[in-house]
Amino acid sequence: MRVTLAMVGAGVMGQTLLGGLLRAGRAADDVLVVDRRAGRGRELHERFGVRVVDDVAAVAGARTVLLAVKPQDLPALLDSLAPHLDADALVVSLAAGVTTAAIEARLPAGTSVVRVMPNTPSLVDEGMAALAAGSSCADAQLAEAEDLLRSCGRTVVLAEKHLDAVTALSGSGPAYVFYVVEAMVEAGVLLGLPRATATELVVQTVVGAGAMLRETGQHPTVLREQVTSPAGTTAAALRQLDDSGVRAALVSAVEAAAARSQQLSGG
Ligand SMILES: NC(=O)C1=CN([C@@H]2O[C@H](COP(=O)(O)OP(=O)(O)OC[C@H]3O[C@@H](n4cnc5c(N)ncnc54)[C@H](O)[C@@H]3O)[C@@H](O)[C@H]2O)C=CC1
Ligand SMILES: O=C(O)[C@@H]1CCC=N1
Repeated sequence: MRVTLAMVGAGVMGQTLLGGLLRAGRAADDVLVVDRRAGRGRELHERFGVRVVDDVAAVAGARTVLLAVKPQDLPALLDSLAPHLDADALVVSLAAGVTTAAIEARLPAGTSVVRVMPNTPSLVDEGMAALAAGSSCADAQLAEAEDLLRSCGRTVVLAEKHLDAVTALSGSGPAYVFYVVEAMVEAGVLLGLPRATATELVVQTVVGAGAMLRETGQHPTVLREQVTSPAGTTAAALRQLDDSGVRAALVSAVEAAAARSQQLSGG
């Protein structure tokens, strides 16, 4: 049976996007999932009602082919996919660091490719995805890819040279936030709060601060200053963060992620 969308790789990110697409109204029988892991098929079929196969040849006829495998697995996948792609198929890759040029080089000449960097908050329709078009991708196909990602969050279209920075900021970014949350919860426990209470306090603080940033549109410095009373508790905490070089560490962390994204493009 021909489908509009085929997804190859249904791990963390693939499943997240699949859920978003179905919540946004895409029919389950219009999506084909390919995953090589034994057992994954039944699990996804039971959860989402989609057809899951393990042979990539099944993508033949699909209008859009979404690739959600690890960057290291992409070259071999592209080689096995190439003979089965329709001439006018759109290939959308989520792989960190892998350029559209590297993808195009393994596919039939003229294949439309879009590179996307999504993130895991797509699970709750709060995703942030950046898209970059390959050399043969028409505007309408880029718009189609954007529609796909918009089903579970916001999108931005950028020049491809920015995608390593995007990967380091919004792609990996949720992990930095979770890391900070973990540390704050441990601090609360250290100060004697029950773990569940500490977790509730920190999670709502992060959600509230995020909502303030978005809804007020104010600069984070302004919002931080509103919390920081002269000679108060926040000033005491912020001095510790500065003394420990947390700001510089965050900049270095983002730089390291961008450098790793660039390395991955080497295959
Ligand atoms: N996890 C994240 O936060 C984000 C991940 N990404 C990108 O998304 C891609 C997928 O990442 P995850 O979902 O975290 O990985 P994952 O390891 O959870 O899932 C990959 C899936 O692909 C399947 N697979 C691998 N090769 C295959 C093949 N040849 N045919 C069929 N299935 C195959 C595996 O069985 C697995 O289920 C990566 O390229 C990553 O860079 C992008 C943004 C965020
Ligand atoms: O850690 C990674 O390589 C992937 C890409 C961005 C988020 N996760």
